[in-house]
Amino acid sequence: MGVETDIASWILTPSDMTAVDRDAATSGLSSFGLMRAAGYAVAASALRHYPAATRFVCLCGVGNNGGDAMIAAEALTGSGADVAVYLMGDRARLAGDAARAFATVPLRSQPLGAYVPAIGDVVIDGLFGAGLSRAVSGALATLMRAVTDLALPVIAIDLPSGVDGRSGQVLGDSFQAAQTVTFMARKPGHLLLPGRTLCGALEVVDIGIPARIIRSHRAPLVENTPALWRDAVKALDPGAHKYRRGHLVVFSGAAASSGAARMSATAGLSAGAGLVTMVAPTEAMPTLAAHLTAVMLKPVDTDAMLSDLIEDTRLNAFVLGPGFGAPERVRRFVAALCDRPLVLDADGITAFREDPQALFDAFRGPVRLVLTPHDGEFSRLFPDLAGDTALSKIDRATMAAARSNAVLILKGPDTVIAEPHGRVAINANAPPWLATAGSGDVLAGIVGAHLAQGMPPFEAAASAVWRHGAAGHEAGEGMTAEDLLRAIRPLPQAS
Ligand SMILES: NC(=O)C1=CN([C@@H]2O[C@H](COP(=O)(O)OP(=O)(O)OC[C@H]3O[C@@H](n4cnc5c(N)ncnc54)[C@H](OP(=O)(O)O)[C@@H]3O)[C@@H](O)[C@H]2O)[C@@H](O)CC1
Ligand SMILES: [K+]
Repeated sequence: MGVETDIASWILTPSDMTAVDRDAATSGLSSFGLMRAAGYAVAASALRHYPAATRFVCLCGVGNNGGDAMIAAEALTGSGADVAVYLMGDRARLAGDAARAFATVPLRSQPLGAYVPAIGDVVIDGLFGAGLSRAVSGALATLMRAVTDLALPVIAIDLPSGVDGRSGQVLGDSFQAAQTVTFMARKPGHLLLPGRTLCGALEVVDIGIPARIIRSHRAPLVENTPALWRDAVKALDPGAHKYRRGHLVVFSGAAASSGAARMSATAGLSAGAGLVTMVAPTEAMPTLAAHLTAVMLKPVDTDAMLSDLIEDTRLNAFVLGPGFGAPERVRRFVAALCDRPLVLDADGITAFREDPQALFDAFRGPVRLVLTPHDGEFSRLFPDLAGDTALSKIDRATMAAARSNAVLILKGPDTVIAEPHGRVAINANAPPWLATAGSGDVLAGIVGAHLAQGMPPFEAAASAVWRHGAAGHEAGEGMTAEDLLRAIRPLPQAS
């Protein structure tokens, strides 16, 4: 099954969703019918999760999110539940389907300011969804905090109000939902942080918009799941001789800082590279030899020695950066490697902070560079993108990938993987404890191993991030980077 048919992994931006709505309406679907389906789905979720609730409190904004909440109120009332409806703002501002919902549902509403949160309430949050356009402040922010302080369960419609569906950022203040019910497909804000956490458990409900309409509007944006890259895994030959499973080279810095590169090299072997060679200054050889067995060692002290080494075209992927230090040496080595598949991490990235363009210019043409920055490293190569608060993490990664002609792994608890031609994946399988010393070195080694085995750079990167997250779960809370190395498992194959 390819990505095209794997609707569960699709992600639509709020503006994609607006276009979907428009097409749904022009194709003859009733937009009010969609609202009714949405509202009933929310009510069903509320009853399923809180069958013993004393009172459902439906908070309605004046947009369609509020219309959904009013329909939910109707459905909950119909089930015999005790329901109260509060409307934010002037009823005269209601328009379109929201106005129709308020006109047809025979329930009285009170002004939002009259709501006093009480223990036993289950809050249905229909204040803002895709239409959030500015920061939440004032009395509304105070109300959100009161609901949070009482730990009242909140069921968010589409998004917790205050969470920006495009970026996952909180505008001003937001609810912390226990459940979020969204429609047809997830939005970036459901996966990017802090939105993902604020959503609680996410339900994606089919309200009847045909998949063909959604497909025609979706951006090349998916969750990073095996569906994205398992065809590339299938193309690998698991029975191949070690020389055909690729030869990865990992560069080490001086002996005293060689731990990081050793971690990458060992990860490279565990992740399936047929051979791994550690290249290091001669002075580091005794230290490396004492620590490594299956990894081969090669002393390289000068540019000439590097040139000799890389004449061997069987060396088909390189990792440079972990514990490397020596920025000037980084730049010379990268110049020598610029026509080879290269993972540039840590010190390898920082070495180009004065002149990132020199790096980008060296890697024009077919994509062969994978950059693995965390936010701090990202800001060294792309200070303007890092400083632009209007950009989402997806925007930043996509623009940086296009500028650098590299596959970008923008790391974090919500790692985003982007390639220069616009494909983007959001990763969501990383446990929080994966953020530990050495974890990034392991990831760089896994990416290198995948490149060495012949996977295209985007698939190599995305599958490595997923495999790293899966290893984190396998290793468990409290793990060290050494535990992570031992927990690397085979990639899932196509079924
Ligand atoms: N997609 C689908 O298929 C379907 C979508 N459906 C539903 O539609 C929802 C989108 O509806 P929507 O476009 O009407 O926007 P919505 O989120 O209700 O808010 C807009 C209002 O909020 C206001 N406002 C914004 N920020 C504010 C702030 N900080 N503080 C105060 N006010 C603020 C804003 O004011 P304005 O900026 O205009 O002054 C405007 O009045 C979507 O999330 C889903 O639930 C379903 O019906 C089923 C089908
Ligand atoms: K909401």
